[in-house]
Amino acid sequence: MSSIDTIVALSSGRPPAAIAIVRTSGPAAFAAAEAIAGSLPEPRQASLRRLIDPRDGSLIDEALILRFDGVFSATGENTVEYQCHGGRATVDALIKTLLSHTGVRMAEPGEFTRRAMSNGRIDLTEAEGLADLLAAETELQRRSAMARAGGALRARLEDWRDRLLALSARTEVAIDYADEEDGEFDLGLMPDIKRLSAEMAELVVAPRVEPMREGVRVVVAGPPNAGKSSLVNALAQSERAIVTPIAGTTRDVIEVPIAIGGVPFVLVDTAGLRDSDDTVEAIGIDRARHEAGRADLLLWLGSPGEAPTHDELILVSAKSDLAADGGEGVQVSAVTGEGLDALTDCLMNRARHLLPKGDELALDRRQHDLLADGQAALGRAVALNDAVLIAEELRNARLAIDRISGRAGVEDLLDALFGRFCLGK
Ligand SMILES: Nc1nc2c(ncn2[C@@H]2O[C@H](COP(=O)(O)OP(=O)(O)OP(=O)(O)O)[C@@H](O)[C@H]2O)c(=O)[nH]1
Ligand SMILES: [K+]
Ligand SMILES: [Mg+2]
Repeated sequence: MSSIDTIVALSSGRPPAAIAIVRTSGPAAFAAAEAIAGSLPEPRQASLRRLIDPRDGSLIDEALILRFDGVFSATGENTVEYQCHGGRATVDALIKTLLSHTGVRMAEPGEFTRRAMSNGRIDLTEAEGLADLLAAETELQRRSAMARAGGALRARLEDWRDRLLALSARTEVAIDYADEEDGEFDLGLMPDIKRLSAEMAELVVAPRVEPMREGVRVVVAGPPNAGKSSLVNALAQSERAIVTPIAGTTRDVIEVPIAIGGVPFVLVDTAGLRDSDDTVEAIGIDRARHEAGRADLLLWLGSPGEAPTHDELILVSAKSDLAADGGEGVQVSAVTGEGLDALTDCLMNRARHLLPKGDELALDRRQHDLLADGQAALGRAVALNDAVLIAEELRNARLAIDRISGRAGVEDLLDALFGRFCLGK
């Protein structure tokens, strides 16, 4: 669809409501408003207008209208906002009348934001932050999304990009110089590259968006009959997973969302790990291994020596009511409830540093992976002393940054992102 179309959509919630906000954006937005409202208000000043259907002269509504000019609007295009009465018929009549104007069509979901991005008003990280902000249900999600939507990540990326460009320019000089003098490469670039690399490395380990958006993923793993399903049920305070004395009871991955102290967790029960000839159980065990690999926190109910390697491993000594002397890790009994509080405290403490604090920046997986790529390129650059190769790594780092901000290589991603938006945003 052409971006020279003028788009219209209901930007407020589903009618009926006291007031509805209908937005138009594009080259015909002003002409359509003049045709319906008689005249345009001053920029950024709400004015009351009688809205008339130009086709038959009938009164649609009396409404406040607001006009934003081109580069000063949210989309970067001429925009008119109508704040009309929020009844369904009023909203329908206004939108139909707007659509009757030449060049006006209904917007796609997220199209206002998409235009804001293609007109350079916001970058991809801000658009992604906005998508998260619209979906935010908790205070933590809201604050973190606000930071990204407000441009905190964009500002960092733009600073790094500028410095990378300057470093590249200095490297080009060195390449020319090397041609003439055939000398060693030393233009004092390394301290600057190192500093940039260190700053990027700091953000690579920033908290992640997914645990906050989807819940901190707590995978419960261990050998068969270790008491995994019983523990999941005890933590969830509900009989979600089947428990029997038969080893190999759990096969499918079972996800149980819970909240502890306002923090969202997803408990993940898995099949007991062992060698199995049973086809179904073997599939379950594969899935269990896969889940253990993508866990934010891994609760291991087996012997410590057999624990999978994981950055966030928590050793649990289950069935503590049966054990004469406690094993390693948190002592827990799903039967008596012993140690459950200690375990939830432990989960909370570990979750805290996986989640952003206040408006601390968080990265999603895509941003994190690209930033890690960019940082790795600088890491390689500092080990080189050939200007041509260093220039290449600086370019790689810049390309990674450009992918994060949406300057490069993201067309495929945009449809998915803007599809997440509601209509009218
Ligand atoms: N006494 C006692 N028994 C427990 C405890 N937790 C689990 N059990 C028993 O241990 C057996 C296995 O428990 P499950 O929760 O099914 O163990 P699992 O690790 O999920 O087993 P699989 O899914 O087969 O791998 C059941 O008979 C439970 O009743 C506990 O804390 N104390
Ligand atoms: K079992
Ligand atoms: Mg089980």
